[in-house]
Amino acid sequence: MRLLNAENLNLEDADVTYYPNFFDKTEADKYFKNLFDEIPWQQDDIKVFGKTYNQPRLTAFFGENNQPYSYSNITMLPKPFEGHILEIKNTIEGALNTSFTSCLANLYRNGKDSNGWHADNEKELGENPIIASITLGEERVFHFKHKYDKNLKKKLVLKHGSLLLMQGTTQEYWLHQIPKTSRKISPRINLTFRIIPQKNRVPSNSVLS
Ligand SMILES: O=C(O)CCC(=O)C(=O)O
Ligand SMILES: [Fe+2]
Repeated sequence: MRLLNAENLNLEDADVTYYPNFFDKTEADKYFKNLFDEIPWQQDDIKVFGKTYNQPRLTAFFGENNQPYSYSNITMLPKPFEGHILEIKNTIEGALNTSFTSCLANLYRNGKDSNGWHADNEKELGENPIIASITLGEERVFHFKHKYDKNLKKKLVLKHGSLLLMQGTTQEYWLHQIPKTSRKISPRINLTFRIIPQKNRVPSNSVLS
């Protein structure tokens, strides 16, 4: 049911599938309202060419292990999964038959909030990372562009309750962004579930000397 109406974006050098109806309206409304109030949203700074700015959105980071997550000079320590975010994690894991360790949550307060061109290719995520990205609240346009072939790009509107699944070589060959918009719009919550393997775990077949 949740994976109904799946759309494979058929991007070259990538594996991206969009599930518009992952959560029905009742579920999505409930999760938006509760997460908006419950998550301790934080304002981080970003440094661009030595100057410091407020990041143009609020964020929070959840993790199953104590592995911090670093990107753009920001290191985030995980909060535990509980309540609604845990419920969502369990639902996604059941539907995709995949276990996630971490979730980076973004709150786009209005059209001035955005997320610039990037790939989620931090080394903590390993090769060919799988990223399951949920939209709650206001729809926003999501852009893809190929890193090497300027002719390859794609736009799609991410709907309330939808899931965008990026895997395979998507992060190696493509960038994505949420651009600003001058439309007068309401807030949007985005949840990106990721797998960050625990460091320093001794493999079971290793020989300790
Ligand atoms: O808000 C979105 O849909 C994208 C978020 C994103 O790309 C990220 O957090 O890495
Ligand atoms: Fe991203």
